Amino acid sequence: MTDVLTVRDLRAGYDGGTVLDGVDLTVPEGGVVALLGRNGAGKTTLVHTVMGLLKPYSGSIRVGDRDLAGAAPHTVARSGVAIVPQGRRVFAPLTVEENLRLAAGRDRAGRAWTVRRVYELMPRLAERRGHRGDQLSGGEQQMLAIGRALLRNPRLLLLDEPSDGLAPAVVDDVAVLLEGLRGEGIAALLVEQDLHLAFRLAGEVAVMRKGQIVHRAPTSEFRADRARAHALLGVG
Ligand SMILES: Nc1ncnc2c1ncn2[C@@H]1O[C@H](COP(=O)(O)OP(=O)(O)OP(=O)(O)O)[C@@H](O)[C@H]1O
Repeated sequence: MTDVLTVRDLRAGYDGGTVLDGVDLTVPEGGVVALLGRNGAGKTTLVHTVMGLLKPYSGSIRVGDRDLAGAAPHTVARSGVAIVPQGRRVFAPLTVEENLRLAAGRDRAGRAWTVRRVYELMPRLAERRGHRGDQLSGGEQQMLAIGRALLRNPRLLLLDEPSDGLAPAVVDDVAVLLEGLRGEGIAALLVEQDLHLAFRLAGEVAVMRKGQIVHRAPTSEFRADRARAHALLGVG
């Protein structure tokens, strides 16, 4: 299978300090890889570096056949990468409809995702189309953030802790939504502390520690190896 994302020997950090210390990671076309690791391991830093929000010191980031290390976020976006940021970051003063229209730009013919299709996938958003971003529940904001990302028609989604701050029943709604995207051919790199959610959605697991990927396994294998999960993540 070909890889949509190939990261090689990536080094990055803040103000000359090192956070990513030689990251090697691939995400297969259409596959979901869960990026696990303790707080401070560098997961968000990796996602931001792939998106072009942080310039790497060295290394390569390939999306398809384009090398995007150091490219600006709009260039990365145009190559088919979309981010659902931690904390959701929807535009609070704008309505659901305005948030979606802004992300869609001009609906061009032949695009897989349109505002209408996002509403079909998430009827709750359609009901709330006139509500402002800050009038939505946490789960609705998360759905809006996912809808905005889909409107970029991505081949790779970067999801940074989609369960963060959501009640368990709402996490389940988000899981059902993301499961519904299987078969759309969208690959995902999923940063997630909620192991149940990560295991449910991802075919493979990659574990980050001190700025490096220290373990990679199919989800079924990782789940079965509780001793290793405990050693790597501090959970049972
Ligand atoms: N904007 C920033 N400026 C300086 N240092 C930062 C910045 N963002 C993160 N760091 C530092 O980089 C390291 C990695 O943080 P990062 O957020 O990437 O980890 P993480 O694995 O995503 O953790 P978490 O699960 O807590 O979000 C931490 O030591 C953090 O303090």
